[in-house]
Amino acid sequence: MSSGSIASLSSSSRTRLTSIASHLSDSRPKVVICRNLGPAMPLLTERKDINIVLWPEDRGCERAWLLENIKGATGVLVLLPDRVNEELVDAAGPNLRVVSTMSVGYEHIDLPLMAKRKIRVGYTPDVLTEAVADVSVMLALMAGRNDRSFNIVKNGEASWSPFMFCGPQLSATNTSPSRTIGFLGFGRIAQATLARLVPFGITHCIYTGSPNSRPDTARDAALQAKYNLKALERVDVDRLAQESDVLFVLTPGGKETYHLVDATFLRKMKPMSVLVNTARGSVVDSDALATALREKWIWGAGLDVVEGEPMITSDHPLVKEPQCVMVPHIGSATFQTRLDMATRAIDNLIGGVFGGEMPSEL
Ligand SMILES: O=CC(=O)O
Repeated sequence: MSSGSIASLSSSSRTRLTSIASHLSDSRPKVVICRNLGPAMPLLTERKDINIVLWPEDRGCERAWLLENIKGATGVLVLLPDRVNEELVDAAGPNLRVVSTMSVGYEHIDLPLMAKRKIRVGYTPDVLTEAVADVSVMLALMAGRNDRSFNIVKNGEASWSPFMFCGPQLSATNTSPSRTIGFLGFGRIAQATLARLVPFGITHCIYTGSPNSRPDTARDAALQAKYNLKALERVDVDRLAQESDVLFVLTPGGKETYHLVDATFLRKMKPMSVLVNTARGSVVDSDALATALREKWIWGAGLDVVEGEPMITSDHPLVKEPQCVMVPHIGSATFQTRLDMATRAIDNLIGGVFGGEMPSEL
């Protein structure tokens, strides 16, 4: 095409053509980054050996943009909303060697497909364990009060009476013995949450493990001794529902755990119990939870995640429940943790692109 005919094109077509031309002439591996990673970006932009294509806006990456720009890429760095499936992998073509997600969860990635196509997958475990455990405890404490009490001062409507906004107590005292803490899923974040609860006088803990995992009696004995627990027991889902005073949902999302906490489960819980979800919205049936709160099957809920997030509107059944505390998926939202996650995701990406070591490979 002559320069005259290029000049006659619209400016968006010119930009696109220029970008296509520069990619064609660039022999460096192309990497697509689905979100600006802020202070971690120099780890990418200061490298001379990669050709970076970055989603230019500060909002979730549009699918159409991703499908167009992933063509010929060697690596892609994604976030939870970016589905990595056959459509994406086909759009990328045969060069794709690595998918790196800036998350510990990976249910948005079709792992069997990745294995079939020999595409390596990186994720970010460990670095967010402590931050998410912090928020798990925060939500357990908040859900034991009343969501309305958290805004009333700023709304200029504060009032007080002896039993107003009261709820069940987390700490053990002389008059209130240890409550039983339950974990649906007993991985790194659950264990870090348990560690934080020991100073609250918690001595009884039950949990369910993944059906495919074997009981780890040596680990449990070590934890029981370390935290001076009277009980630490792996139980079935029914017992977990029936016996937990505070139940933490800390299991991965995906088909196997979809709506594990449903109406049947919630019906079995104690009326003064509290449910905390800092894992995945899909594990808890939102409608059933709203009914459980409304009909007082359980006392309260603290949610960092909810089905359908982030598009939760003010008419959502859980938003309307005064015993439901909701925060917008901020479990890992500390500067340090998010920087560590972004750094790990970049290191995984670069390792995979150049066929080297990936610090956290699935
Ligand atoms: O939810 C957060 C994550 O998976 O990192």
